[in-house]
Parts: sequence; structure tokens; C-alpha cells
Amino acid sequence: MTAAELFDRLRGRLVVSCQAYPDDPLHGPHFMSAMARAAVLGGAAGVRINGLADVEAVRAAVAVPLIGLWKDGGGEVYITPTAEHAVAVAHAGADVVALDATGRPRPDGLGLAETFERVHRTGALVMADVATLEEGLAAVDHGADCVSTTLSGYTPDSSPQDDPDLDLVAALAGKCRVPVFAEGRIATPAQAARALESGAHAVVVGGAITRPADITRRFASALKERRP
Ligand SMILES: CC(=O)N[C@H](C=O)[C@@H](O)[C@H](O)[C@H](O)COP(=O)(O)O
Repeated sequence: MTAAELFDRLRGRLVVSCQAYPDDPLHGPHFMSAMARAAVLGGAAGVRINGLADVEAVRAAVAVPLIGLWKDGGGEVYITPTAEHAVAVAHAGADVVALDATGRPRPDGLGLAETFERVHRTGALVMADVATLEEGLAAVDHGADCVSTTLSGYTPDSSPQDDPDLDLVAALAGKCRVPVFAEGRIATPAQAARALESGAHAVVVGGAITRPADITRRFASALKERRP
């Protein structure tokens, strides 16, 4: 699949992020590949998957474009923190490798251009996970194939917020020559639709679909507040 074909398949569509941490009963490739299959059944045009085992299993389970990442390490930069992680994610079967492109120092000391270049040598594309407009523009200059607002609200240079950062989506979409993905805290179908109206090429939704413990917690706490 060429880059143009891949982005065409995702245009105006939903990407579901299927990720479960080790303390989640759904952790592991068996559950995440079932989750990815359920997402595709429901109309997801792509999936976003964390970790080599999950990427491999999901690659075998669904045929849609797969955005892979590898959260690792205890540092500030934890989304696919080194070029070695990024290349491993590509080799595990990701079509697109998502990585922290905030410009903060990477643990392997490599710059973004060199890291992106190593991903491109595998044949995979690069999704730059950013928190600000400046980071997105710099990532595109360094060769990113697409940009996602994943890290807005989670870095010292972006303010924490409850809602999706649709201002950032609009700002990036207005200035970037590559597809911009809206990602982070999209909790309702209405917010997903607004993300497209803000200029997103596609919309990534995670927890609101794939974290049943968190979804349950929202319902349970709504009852608690009104318990007689
Ligand atoms: C900040 C960070 O580490 N984001 C991660 C990136 O892969 C995931 O934990 C999120 O679930 C994903 O971005 C989708 O966002 P949300 O679950 O809010 O729809």
C-alpha cells in the first residue's frame, strides 16, 4: 500500500486505539486482537496498537491500516522513545510508526530527522505525536508523513485539559501539508465529528471505546453522585 492509498483509506474515518496496560484484565495480544476485530466490525478504518506482541497479533487479525507504537521507559519521552523501538514496531507489522515528536531529547540521542529516516528505510510511514503547533510543523519539516495531536495536554509545553484539543487540530490542519489526526480525550461521537469539522484527516479514539474499566468508572461514579 502506498502512502497515498493508506491516507485515502483513512480520510474522514475513525481509527480505534486498542491499548491495555499490564494492570488491565484485557492486557495482552489475545484480547487486543479481539478488540481490534470488534473495532473493525464497528466501522473503524484503522487501528492504533501498542507493543510488539500486540502489533504482531493485530496485524494477523485485521487487514486495515495499523498504526503501531511502543510505550517504553520511565522517561518523559515514552511513546516509541528510540529509533530501535521504532524500527522494531515497523518490523512487527505496523504500516505507520507513531512516535513522540515533541522535540524533547530522545534517550538514544538521535534527532527526529535521523529517527524518521530509519523508519522510512523499513518501508513504514511516520506519525509524529505532538503537543503543539510548533512541534507539528517541525516534525513535518523533518520528514513526518502525518501528525497527531496525541500529546497535547500531556507535556510541560501544553496545558492539561479535559476536552480534545480541537484548536490544535485546526491550527495544524491550516498549516501542515500532511494529514493531521485528531487524538486525545475524544469521548463522544459528537466530539469525533467536531474533530473532522476542525480539519482533521481522521480521528483516533482510544479509551472511550477500548477501556471498559474507565467506561464503567464513569457510569459508576455518576450513580454514586446521586445515590440515595
Ligand atoms: C498521551 C498518551 O500516552 N496517549 C496514548 C497514545 O498512544 C494512549 O494512551 C491514548 O489512549 C491514545 O492517544 C488515544 O487517546 P484517548 O484514549 O484519550 O482517546
